[in-house]
Amino acid sequence: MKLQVAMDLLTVEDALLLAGQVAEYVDIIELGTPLIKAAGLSAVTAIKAAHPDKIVFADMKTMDAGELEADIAFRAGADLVSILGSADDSTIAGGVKAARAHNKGIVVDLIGVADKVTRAKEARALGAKFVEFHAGLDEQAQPGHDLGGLLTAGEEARVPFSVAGGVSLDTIESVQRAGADVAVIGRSVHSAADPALEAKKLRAAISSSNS
Ligand SMILES: O=C(CO)[C@H](O)[C@H](O)COP(=O)(O)O
Repeated sequence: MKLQVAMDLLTVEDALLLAGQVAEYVDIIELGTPLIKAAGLSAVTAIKAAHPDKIVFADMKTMDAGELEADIAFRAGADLVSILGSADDSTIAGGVKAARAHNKGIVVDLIGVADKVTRAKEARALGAKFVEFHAGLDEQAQPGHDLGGLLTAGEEARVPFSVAGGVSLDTIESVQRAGADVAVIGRSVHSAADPALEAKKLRAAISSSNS
């Protein structure tokens, strides 16, 4: 299972600092949606330039104009770009067209989608590299949020998938047991007193579950 850490910060400077602290332990560096909105796609370019050996994920959360938005993110240096599962099929197909032109990938984010299993299969059929079973920050803040529902849906869908929604050291092994291809971590790392140590522990938790 790959480890994806989200730079859910607001400046390129802070993102470069965090990426430098955690890169050693991470497979995929994500540029969070608020960062891209605050700083623009120059954030993607800066991270890719600093970490050319890492997979760079631009969390565009595109809802329309899939081909155009994916194209500008790939041109900026992204290897993976997210499109919302709630978008029209043509938006996802447009993003996939851009991904194929750049030899890169589209990730379909199922945030806010009611029937995630069905949409995951549809997104994969449209050409998504993988789908993200995701409970967003606002959904996580609601009472009764439980990562278990995402993991069950991921297992059921039988497509390549990532899991995002408050994943931490306490839950990363359950994400791996569910068969996820990627665990996405935001606050557990960027809000930790020592983000590098937290990323190291997460990497170790994955590695020990592999054996
Ligand atoms: O895309 C996001 C929010 O929309 C976050 O990057 C994702 O949810 C991971 O962060 P956290 O682990 O804090 O939930």
